[in-house]
Amino acid sequence: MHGRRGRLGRRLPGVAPCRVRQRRPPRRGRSTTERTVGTVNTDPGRALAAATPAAIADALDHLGLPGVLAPGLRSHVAARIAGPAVTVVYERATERRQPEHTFEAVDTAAPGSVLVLAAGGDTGIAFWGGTLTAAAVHRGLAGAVVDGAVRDTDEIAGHGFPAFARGVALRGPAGRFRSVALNVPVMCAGVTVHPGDFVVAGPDGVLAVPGGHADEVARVAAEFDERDRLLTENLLATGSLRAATRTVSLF
Ligand SMILES: O=C([O-])CC(=O)C(=O)O
Ligand SMILES: [Mg+2]
Repeated sequence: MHGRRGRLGRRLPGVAPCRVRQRRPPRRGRSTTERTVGTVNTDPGRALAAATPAAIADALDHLGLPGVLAPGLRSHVAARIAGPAVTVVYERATERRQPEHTFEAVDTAAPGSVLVLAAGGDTGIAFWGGTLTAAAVHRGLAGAVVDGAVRDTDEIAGHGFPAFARGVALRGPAGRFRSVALNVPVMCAGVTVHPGDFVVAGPDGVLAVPGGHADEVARVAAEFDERDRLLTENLLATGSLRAATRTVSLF
């Protein structure tokens, strides 16, 4: 029989019962130019930052939790970020008003936070750019997730700041959008993100772990990463994917 029970007593698919190792599994699909950015001060935060995003996504699925944002959010900087969400909501407007909520978010967020700008997915408008990036870097923020576009990508890349967005655009929000709220639950790329939810983003995509579930998601994600490590070990030992998956299945 395949599968063993996690500490929660739920059965994890594909994990053999007797082969749990203490050694940390290698990170899956991680390029040498990637790095993890962010100040992760909590135990579940550290554990989530150590897990692969794919394993966290599998853990969310396994636990029946939402959290994986719609695909297509990309950063020009090859980095993985992990940190608590600080959220800002935008809505359409015609007046030219500065996004005060975003300014306050940048000025007051704890170092290591991830800004989440919920702008409804408009890829024609850049809600983030080089100036905001300079301020965010100065404040030690881990990165930004923008449900819209960014501009000044050369400046953003020059700062090495991971800003995950749906696209790149030249037009700014002045006279088109305004910020309306800071640190409220937001809808971002199809997922409700609460302030403080733990955001993990990298080349594969973006996810936000619902706050109260960080511990269990981190625990299950670690087990999925361990399963992958065992599967690779079996594969190298047997030389056959079918033989390897007799004791540890892929899912
Ligand atoms: O104008 C904006 O909203 C964004 C921008 O270009 C910057 O931060 O440099
Ligand atoms: Mg600019």
